[in-house]
Amino acid sequence: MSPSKIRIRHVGKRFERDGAAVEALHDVSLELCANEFVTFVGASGCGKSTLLRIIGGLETLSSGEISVDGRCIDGPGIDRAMVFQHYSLYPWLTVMQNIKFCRQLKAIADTVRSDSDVEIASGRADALLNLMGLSAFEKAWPNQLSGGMQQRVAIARALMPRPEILLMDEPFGALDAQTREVMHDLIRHVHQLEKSTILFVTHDVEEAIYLGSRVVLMAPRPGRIDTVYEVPLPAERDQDMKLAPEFIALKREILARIRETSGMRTDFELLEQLTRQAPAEA
Ligand SMILES: Nc1ncnc2c1ncn2[C@@H]1O[C@H](COP(=O)(O)OP(=O)(O)OP(=O)(O)O)[C@@H](O)[C@H]1O
Repeated sequence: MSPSKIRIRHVGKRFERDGAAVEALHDVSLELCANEFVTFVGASGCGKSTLLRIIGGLETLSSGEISVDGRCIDGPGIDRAMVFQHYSLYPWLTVMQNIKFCRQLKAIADTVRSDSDVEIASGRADALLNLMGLSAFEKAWPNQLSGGMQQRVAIARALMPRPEILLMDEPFGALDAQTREVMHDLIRHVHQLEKSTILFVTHDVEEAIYLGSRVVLMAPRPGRIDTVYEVPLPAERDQDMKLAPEFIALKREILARIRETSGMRTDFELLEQLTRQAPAEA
């Protein structure tokens, strides 16, 4: 068994809302190995984004601890990068400038910066642009790109400082189905190439199974881990695997469990009950 890259131990997070406490996370524990690709699903409000934000250092925890390579995290770090649903590119910078932006900040922070550092960074930016299939768009502005292309720039920018951990919060949520499929294969390729550890939040169970080696199902009120599923597919994947019986069976099982844990009845059940309760029209 490989050593843990990320160790999440008994993490709790409480928010105050309108004078009341919201338990966004309750006693969440999980270990991830280096180079693992783990996906997170669950009903709205079960704490998926909060957990990712805490690991990214964008949010503090109320109890428990999270360590990366044995060191407790207490804020953002160059070892962790986040990609959000909204591409958050800088509209006043070109594609290439956006990709290099974070690297520039790091370089400014470094006291010593050699010419070879700059050269290596430029080479990496070119390589990432190429990997994302955007070489022809180096000088384009973000508003000249489609949603899928913008998200590819955002991923390249996140990868630029060679983060060991990539935190992705519904990164493909705003894309159409065809573009998503292309992005799925792209991100799996990136994962193999960069050897990063990826935590990926999604509402799409099919996406979660196709991408992850494990799917973590979270449940709300309080936000917690309900079940961790091992994905019974080989490391090398292709789109046809979505039609495999074991893929479909796991998808059914996870969807059923999300319905159970969400505490929400389906629209049909609700409609039936409302119809029964409604007084007869005169
Ligand atoms: N800054 C905040 N202040 C108060 N409550 C918050 C804050 N951020 C999150 N919450 C609450 O914490 C709970 C978990 O929210 P979170 O966004 O992590 O869930 P989620 O599983 O990512 O939801 P979704 O799938 O809808 O994006 C929710 O009840 C939410 O309202």
